[in-house]
Amino acid sequence: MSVQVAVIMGSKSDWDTMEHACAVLEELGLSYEKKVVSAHRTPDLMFSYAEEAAGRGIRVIIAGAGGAAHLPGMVAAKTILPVIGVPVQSKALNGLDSLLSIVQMPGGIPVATVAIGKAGAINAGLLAAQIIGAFDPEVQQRAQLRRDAIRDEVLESSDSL
Ligand SMILES: Nc1c(C(=O)O)ncn1[C@@H]1O[C@H](COP(=O)(O)O)[C@@H](O)[C@H]1O
Repeated sequence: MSVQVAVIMGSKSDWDTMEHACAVLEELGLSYEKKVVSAHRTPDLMFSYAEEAAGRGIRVIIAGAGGAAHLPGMVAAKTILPVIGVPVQSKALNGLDSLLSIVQMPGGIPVATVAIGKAGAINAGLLAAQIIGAFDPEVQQRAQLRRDAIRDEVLESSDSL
């Protein structure tokens, strides 16, 4: 199966967060690749990666970065694929810097920004699955089953109060 989702991150140090997006993709049976790509440190790679992604058959890009988190927005500027931005929790400012760097895109170049950190990374994986699932009933069904399981867990937790 060709790669459906690209999970990229500004540094290997983002992996503790981004692994949660990958875990969801695995759980839902989506093929993905993971890679360190940085708008700041490897700008030429970032440009070529973003430019070539659609032609390689990738459907969605999940991009995580922390601090001056320009990676998601710059990748979005160079591809027509949907880009989901994950703000990695930074040490100095707890990820507020990452969030604001990713979420405030200028009109015309969207990045779907999720919450800071692990919960955001999980939602990024789910959102990627739901985007692909809109055109793939099997993926949609798996995403629905996962959601049903969450609902059941909440109902059980309420019963056991
Ligand atoms: N925000 C970016 C970009 C980018 O936006 O291109 N490249 C690296 N970084 C971020 O720098 C932080 C510290 O990186 P190091 O741990 O490597 O010093 C990471 O959270 C990374 O995402």
